[in-house]
Amino acid sequence: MKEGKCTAIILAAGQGKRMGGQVRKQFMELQGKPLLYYSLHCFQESGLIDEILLVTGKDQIEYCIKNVVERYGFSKVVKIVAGGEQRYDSVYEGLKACGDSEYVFIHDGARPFVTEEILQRGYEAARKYGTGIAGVLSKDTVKIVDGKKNVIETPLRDRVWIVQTPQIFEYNLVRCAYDRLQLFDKTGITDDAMVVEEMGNHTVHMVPGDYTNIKITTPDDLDVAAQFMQKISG
Ligand SMILES: Nc1ccn([C@@H]2O[C@H](COP(=O)(O)OP(=O)(O)OP(=O)(O)O)[C@@H](O)[C@H]2O)c(=O)n1
Ligand SMILES: C[C@](O)(CO)[C@H](O)COP(=O)(O)O
Repeated sequence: MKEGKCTAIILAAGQGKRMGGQVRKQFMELQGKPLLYYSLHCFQESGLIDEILLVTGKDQIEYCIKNVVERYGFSKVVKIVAGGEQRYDSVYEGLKACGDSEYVFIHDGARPFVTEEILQRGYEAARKYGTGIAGVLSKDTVKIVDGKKNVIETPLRDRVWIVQTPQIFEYNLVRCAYDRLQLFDKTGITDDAMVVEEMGNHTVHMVPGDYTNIKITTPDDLDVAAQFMQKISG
């Protein structure tokens, strides 16, 4: 059962430095549609989501309106805001643009294979625990090394999760965490859960994501994505 206004913040303000190329990766074509289309489509279709805030580069706002939002009829996109230098800056811009949301679903526009099931699991956890972040158990053994690449720890694999998005939070909790972050050193912050963890007074809860919910980061991820697409469309 759905309760409370749910806002999705979809991040598409990155520069795609690791991908390279002329076109930013969120606008690159996958089976004839921009990469960003796929995550927006999932959130647009979800009965959980009331509205979508799209965060993109200030120079890409017009492009997004015309070539993504209007072109594909994403009627839940209520605002498009300019992001910042780093991912956490873009998230903060999105959070500041939220009105009276009770839950926020923060998602990388570069993860096209997000599913309704993942949204449901994250939302249920967020209602119960205040947080629900998607992830998958590591299939590989993970080693923690020091600056000289000497292994200093091998965590038990059944405790090691590879973290994805969406990451879903009670709005007030994550907003408070991000307001606080502005006063501290942001070095090394790579996801939203970390910002909440840093507050030290709230446990972050993990929910199963999906091994296909990959982030398109480097050119080889585009090949994997094309294979997933073929599998999905039969
Ligand atoms: N300043 C930033 C940086 C990233 N992102 C978004 O955050 C998601 C995950 O980031 P990542 O894969 O690192 O994307 P880029 O920052 O574009 O990639 P790179 O680090 O290779 O430049 C992407 O959807 C990206 O558009 C963002 O909105 N604002
Ligand atoms: C938030 C994230 O997608 C979780 O895996 C990831 O940390 C983003 O990292 P990036 O440095 O922006 O690729």
